[in-house]
Amino acid sequence: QRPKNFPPGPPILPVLGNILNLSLENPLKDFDRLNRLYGNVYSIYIGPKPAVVINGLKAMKEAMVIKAADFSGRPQDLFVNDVTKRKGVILADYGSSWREHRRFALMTLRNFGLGKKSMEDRITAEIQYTIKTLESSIGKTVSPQVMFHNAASNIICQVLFGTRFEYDDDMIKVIVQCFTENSKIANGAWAMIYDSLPISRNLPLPFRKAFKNAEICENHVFRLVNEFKKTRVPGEPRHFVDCYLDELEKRGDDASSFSEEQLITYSLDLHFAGTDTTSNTLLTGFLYLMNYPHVQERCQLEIDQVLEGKDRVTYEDRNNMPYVQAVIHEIQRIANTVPLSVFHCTTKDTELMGYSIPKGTMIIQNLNSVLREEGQWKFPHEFNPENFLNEQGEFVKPEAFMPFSAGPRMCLGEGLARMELFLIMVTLLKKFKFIWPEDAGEPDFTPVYGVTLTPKPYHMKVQLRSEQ
Ligand code: HEM
Repeated sequence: QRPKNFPPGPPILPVLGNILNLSLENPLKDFDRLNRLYGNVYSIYIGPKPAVVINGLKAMKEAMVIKAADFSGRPQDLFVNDVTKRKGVILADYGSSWREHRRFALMTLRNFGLGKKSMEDRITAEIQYTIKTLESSIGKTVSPQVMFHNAASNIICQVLFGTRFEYDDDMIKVIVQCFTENSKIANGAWAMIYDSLPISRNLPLPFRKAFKNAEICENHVFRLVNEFKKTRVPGEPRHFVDCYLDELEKRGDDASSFSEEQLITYSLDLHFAGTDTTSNTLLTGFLYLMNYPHVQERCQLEIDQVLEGKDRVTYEDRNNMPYVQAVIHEIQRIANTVPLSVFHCTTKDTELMGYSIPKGTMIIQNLNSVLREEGQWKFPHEFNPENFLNEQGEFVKPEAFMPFSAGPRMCLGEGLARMELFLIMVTLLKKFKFIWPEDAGEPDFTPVYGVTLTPKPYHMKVQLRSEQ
C-alpha cells in the first residue's frame, strides 16, 4: 500500500516491491513506459524501499531548483554507500560535510586553472598524446575506447595529483578498469538485489567484485598520498591532494569533516566522475559524427574558417562557432551520459506537483525524459544540431538541456567537462577525418547501461585532413 497522496505507480509485490517491473539489465525503457502510464511523478518500490521517479522539465525544476533544499539529500543505505564506505562527496548527504567539501573542490579547481588559461593549456597538452595515438593509426582502424578514457583520466589526474600517467601505466590502467566495472555493477541487477534483499548482502554474490575493485583503487591512492606527504611543502600546494592536506593542517584537531580517509575517496570520486562521463560523451560523439558525415563536414568548415591562420584552438573560440557548439550540445543531449543522475533523497516531508513525499524517500531523476521531452525540442527523438540553433543560425541553449542535472547537487565538474569536450572535439576535427569503416556494418547506437551509458565498442578509420 502506498502512503496517502503518495505518487502513483505499479502494484507492489511483498518483499520484491516493483523490481519485476524493471529490466535489471537496462531499466531505462521501463522508466519511460511507467512515465507514460502514471505521469511525470510516479513511485516504484525497490524491494521494501519506496522511490519517486521525476520526469519532464516542470517537475524536475520544481524539485531540484524551486524546492532544492528538500530534494538535495542522498540515500545512505544503498549498495554504492557500502562500496564507498560513506566517504567522498558524490554520495554525501546534504549537510555541512558535503557543503564544505563541494566548496573546497570548486575553489581548488579554480585555483588550479579552471576558467583560466592554465587549464586550457593542460587540456591542449594532453590532446597531443591523443593526436599521436591517432597519427599512428592513419589509414587503419582504431578502437577509441581506451584512448578517450586515458585522455580524460590524465586531465583530471593533473589537477588531483599534478601528474599525467603514460597510457600503459599499470596503476592508472587498473584504476580505470576497476571503476568502469563498478559503474556497470552499481546500477545493475546485482546492486538492485543487494538493495532490495538485505539478507543477500553478506553472501558471496557477484556484487562483491565492486568492493574488491574499490579496495584496489583506495590502496593505490593511499600509496600516492603517502608519497606526496614525503615531498610536500606546507602552504605551497602542487595539486588537489596537497591543498587538502594543507586544509587538514589548517583545521587542526577539530578538523570537522575533513580527514585523510575522506581525501582518498574524494580523489577517487573526482577521478571517476571526471573520466567515465567525459570519455563516454566523446565516444558517443565520434560514433554519431562518423555516421552523420555531413554534420562532421559542416563542423570542419566552421573550424577552418574561425581558426584560419591559427595553429590551435582556444576555449574563447567557441563564441565564434555556433554550429560546433550546437553539435557538442546535441551530442550531450543524445548521449544522456548519466541517465538517472545520481540518486537523491528528500531531506524533509515535502510536496511535488501536489503529491506528498515523506522525508528520506529516494528520488530518481529520469534525465532522459527532459533531454527528449516533446514540446521542449524541435527534434526530440533524432540527432539534429538544429535543436540548438535559432532561425538566424545562432547557438541557443533550451532550458531542458540538463545533462549535468540542476540545483545545488548539479555536476561540480561542468565547467571542466565543457572545456574538455570543446577543445578535444575541435582539435581532433581540425586535423582528422573520422570514417565509419566499410566493413563495420550498420552502426548500433544503443548504449550499454550503467551509472554512465557507454556506446557498444566500435572502431573508427582515421584520415589526415591535409592529405585528402
Ligand atoms: C560530460 C561530462 C559530465 C556529465 C554528463 C556529468 C553529469 C553529472 C550528473 C548528472 C551529476 C549528478 C547531479 C545530481 O545529483 O543532481 C554529476 C555529479 C557530479 N559530478 Fe559530474 N558530469 C560530468 C563531468 C564531471 C567532471 C569532469 C567532474 C570532475 C571534476 C565531475 C564531478 C562531479 C561530482 C563531484 C558530482 C557530485 C556533485 C554533488 O553531489 O554535489 N563531473 N555529474
